[in-house]
Amino acid sequence: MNVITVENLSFRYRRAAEYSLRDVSFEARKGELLGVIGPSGSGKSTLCLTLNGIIPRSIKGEFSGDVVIRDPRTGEEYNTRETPVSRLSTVIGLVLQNPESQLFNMTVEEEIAFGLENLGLERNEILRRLRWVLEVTGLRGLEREFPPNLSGGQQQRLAIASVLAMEPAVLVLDEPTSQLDPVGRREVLGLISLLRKEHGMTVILVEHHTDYILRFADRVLVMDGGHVIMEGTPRELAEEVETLKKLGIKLPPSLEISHELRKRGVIKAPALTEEELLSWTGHP
Ligand SMILES: Nc1ncnc2c1ncn2[C@@H]1O[C@H](COP(=O)(O)OP(=O)(O)OP(=O)(O)O)[C@@H](O)[C@H]1O
Repeated sequence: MNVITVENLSFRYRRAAEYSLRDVSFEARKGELLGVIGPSGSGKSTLCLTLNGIIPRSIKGEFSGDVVIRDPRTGEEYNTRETPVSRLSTVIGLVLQNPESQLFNMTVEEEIAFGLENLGLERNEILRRLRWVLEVTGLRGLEREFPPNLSGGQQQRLAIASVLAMEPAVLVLDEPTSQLDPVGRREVLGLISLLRKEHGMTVILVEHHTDYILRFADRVLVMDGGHVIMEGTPRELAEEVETLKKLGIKLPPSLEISHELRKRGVIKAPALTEEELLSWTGHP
């Protein structure tokens, strides 16, 4: 079942000379991890903003095409053009690059409860959701902390917790680890894997670090100049190393090395992970 259907989507920001998205079409299926990669300025963040309706509902411009979100739990469909962002946020949640830009309450608990109070939920339901997201994001015990005092990884997990509290079926994350150190990065990517595996969430992940995408994504969109120029499984993408490198996309060393070894006839296929590379070169 498709939870996201994007058809012939084009968007130009007000006063911008060029279109930031050009005739983009793709689908995301229930439970899938769809990776989005591409050089800086290729339209990845703009695409994220169209998925939960911020574009065109709050950020205006020249918008054409359709973005339809289907709630897999009810089967209901929402065209982002006609649906308020507050309604969409209970189906599709957006997490941005910089956690600080999403955190503005005095405590972790208040940060998570904020959106829930705005939904007009009963106290018991707010407490139930609060307990659940604190547990799943590993933030239990930090309820009374002042968010700016948390580590980068904890802050980003808190930003994810506030979005998860709305109980969306789809999570869109726009470079959620780009501001984090390696420990924070591992924490956040670990949480994303958990949300998919144990909670069946559909995840759209924009990520500069292609190692995670190539290892875990079901499918990947490659963007350039506002277009989706390639779409495929990590395995299919691994056949396009030259094109990806020309775009300036940083690939994991295992893929680059295996690509070179393959050109020299040492191995037959590109390796997506270090483990694959080691086993294919006879070093398990
Ligand atoms: N608010 C805005 N107003 C006008 N143009 C914008 C705005 N935001 C982005 N753009 C332009 O839209 C294009 C796509 O930008 P976008 O931020 O979506 O790319 P990106 O792939 O996410 O880049 P990055 O990896 O650097 O975050 C760029 O040319 C950018 O300058």
